[in-house]
Amino acid sequence: MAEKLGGPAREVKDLLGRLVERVSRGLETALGPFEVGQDPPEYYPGETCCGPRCSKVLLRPRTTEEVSEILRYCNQRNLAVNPQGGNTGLVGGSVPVFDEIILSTALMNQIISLDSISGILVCQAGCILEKLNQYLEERDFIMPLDLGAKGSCHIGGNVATNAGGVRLLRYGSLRGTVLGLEVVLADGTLLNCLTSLRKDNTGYDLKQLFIGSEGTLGVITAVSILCPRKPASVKVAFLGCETFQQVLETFSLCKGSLGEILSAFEFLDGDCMKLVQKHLHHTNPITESPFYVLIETSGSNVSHDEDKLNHFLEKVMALGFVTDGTVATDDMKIKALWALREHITEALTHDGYVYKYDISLPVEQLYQLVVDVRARLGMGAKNVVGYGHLGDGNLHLNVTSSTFDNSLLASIEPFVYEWAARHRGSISAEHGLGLKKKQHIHYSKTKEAILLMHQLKAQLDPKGILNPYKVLADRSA
Ligand SMILES: O=C(O)CC[C@@H](O)C(=O)O
Ligand SMILES: [Zn+2]
Repeated sequence: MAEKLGGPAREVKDLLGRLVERVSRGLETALGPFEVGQDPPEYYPGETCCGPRCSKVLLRPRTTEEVSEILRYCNQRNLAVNPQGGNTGLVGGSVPVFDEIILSTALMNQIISLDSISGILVCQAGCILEKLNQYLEERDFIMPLDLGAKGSCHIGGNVATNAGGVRLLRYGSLRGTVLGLEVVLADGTLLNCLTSLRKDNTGYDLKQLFIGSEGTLGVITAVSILCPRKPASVKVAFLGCETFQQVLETFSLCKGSLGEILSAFEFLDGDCMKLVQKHLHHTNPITESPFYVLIETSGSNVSHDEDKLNHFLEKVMALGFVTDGTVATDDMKIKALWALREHITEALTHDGYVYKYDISLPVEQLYQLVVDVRARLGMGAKNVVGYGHLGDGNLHLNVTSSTFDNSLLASIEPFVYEWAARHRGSISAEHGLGLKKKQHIHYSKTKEAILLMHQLKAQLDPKGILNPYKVLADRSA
């Protein structure tokens, strides 16, 4: 760990003095107090954290060279740096803990190239996911990932956190679709691994180190990513099931019947639906049910896809797995159905204080955790809900209470983590560890694996200036 972390006033002044001279070259600085532009995710009250408003310096470079210069400067002076994309993370990885210098990718938003044959897109790290998708759609491609925060999250942040989202079932994780990365290391060294090749077995695949490392090993400045063709036909079915077992049967049948055109299989429980109805005034398009599934198909032939979907729907209805349902083929209705699923996070924030868990589990056990937590908390919680990417075995378990309650938290944790570990799950499926979950890493990784992670961190960032206090717990702790 660095001798001195954070931004002591004199050092910060030096840095600013130097950087302000360079504003004409496009390097932007801002002096605190400043608005981050968006409320950061909440911390548990009482946590050792003063929040983002303690940072006095926000740097918004436009080029990789500027990022390199900033990191070289900060590394020489032991100044801690908090890399930040769209600031949409849910585990506190993108917000400073003390007075770290915020290094934002907001102005690094240029598309570098798109190969119209292979679909390989190369762009700077600060490009907003939704804007990339719009750019691609105009050229008959789409991004291989999609998530609720698409309107503000940055592709660099997506890669740094290995974000999953709702298309992972079809297009796989960023570990497969990211073909190359440009990264600036803690000491300012530029690591150019920005290749655009599907196959490259020359030595270690270094980019994988940075995917999912949450800005602790280097700052991602550019990304090369393989983008699928825009599907000619997209359909969404929104179905109701009486039991979770029926959700599983529907999933199994769906995989067999829809095959290669299946592009998403999401689920939400009845309480999620009630929350989006109550807080966001969305309308439930089907009969009230204990469970709902959202199935998306994406293919290249409208009538072929329609036949497959209709055949599947006839079967699930006939077998009694599904009690009611609706199908959307036009954009507006598709968006409205997706909103029911994508707006759950927002609805929960209106319900009170939210305790959030992002768990990977063998799919058959996915909902049992919600049942057990609900039984354990009883009246102590306002709502205990389960939803998520069922097709990926990823449950989002969220608990609400009107205000933060320490004794409720103590009933949830470590129970949830122990439960996940006992059932061979992961305590963080797609959100990362950030600040909030780092002390629980041992539930999902062995001590040898954690030791190697510390060794890699020490090798790549010996002074510990990059996103300190995140991902790995202090070794003395
Ligand atoms: O808020 C959450 O817990 C989940 C957010 C996101 O990953 C989602 O799938 O909607
Ligand atoms: Zn999710």
